[in-house]
Amino acid sequence: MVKIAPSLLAADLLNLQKDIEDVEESGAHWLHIDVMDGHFVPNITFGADYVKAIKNFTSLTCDVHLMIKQPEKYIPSFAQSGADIITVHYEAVTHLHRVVQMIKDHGAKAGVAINPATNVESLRYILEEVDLVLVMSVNPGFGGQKFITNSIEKIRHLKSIMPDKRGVEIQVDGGVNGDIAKKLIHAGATSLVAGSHIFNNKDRKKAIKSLQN
Ligand SMILES: O=C(CO)[C@@H](O)[C@H](O)COP(=O)(O)O
Ligand SMILES: [Fe+2]
Repeated sequence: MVKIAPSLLAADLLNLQKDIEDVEESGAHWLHIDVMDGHFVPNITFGADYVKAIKNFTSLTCDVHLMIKQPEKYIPSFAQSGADIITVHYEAVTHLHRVVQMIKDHGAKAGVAINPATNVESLRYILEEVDLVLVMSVNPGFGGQKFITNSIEKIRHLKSIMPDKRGVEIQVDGGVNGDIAKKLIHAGATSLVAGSHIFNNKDRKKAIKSLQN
């Protein structure tokens, strides 16, 4: 079954604990934590302490999406804070193979994300090493943006070059709602990130369910 990862970027900062409990009880599988540095993307969000506080509180998998330059500087602290999955951007890294090994050496699962204009073929020679590929379906930096339609074709393409039997997660992030989810799952997505669709909806259970059907 597809794993639903609510993006805490859209949660109520002043009621974070309540929002996390709510999505946990509503059937979410992972918590998606967007880390932004104001350099790789034009926005600044949370650091490793935020992950630590959440990890102490929840039993859900902490899925940390690093939208930062030189992520290798911060991988040890995010891993020590309890990040279960650490995803770095292909566009933010020079030695991707080395950085992926570093994440795994620190005991986390390794993910690689690509921006909307990056070809999935760029990942062909790292697919044997990663646990997750994240296809961004908006330009990273903000929640609440419109889904970029050709991401569906990218998922299909990615699935076609995925090594057999490795069970690499194919994750999509940005502008995902119920109608789009169906197409993404059909194309091969195994994990869906959703911020606005879940947190802007009073009935989180219904919102999460609508992504799974
Ligand atoms: O990484 C990002 C944005 O850069 C995402 O995780 C967004 O936070 C998803 O939010 P919605 O598009 O679902 O509102
Ligand atoms: Fe994200």
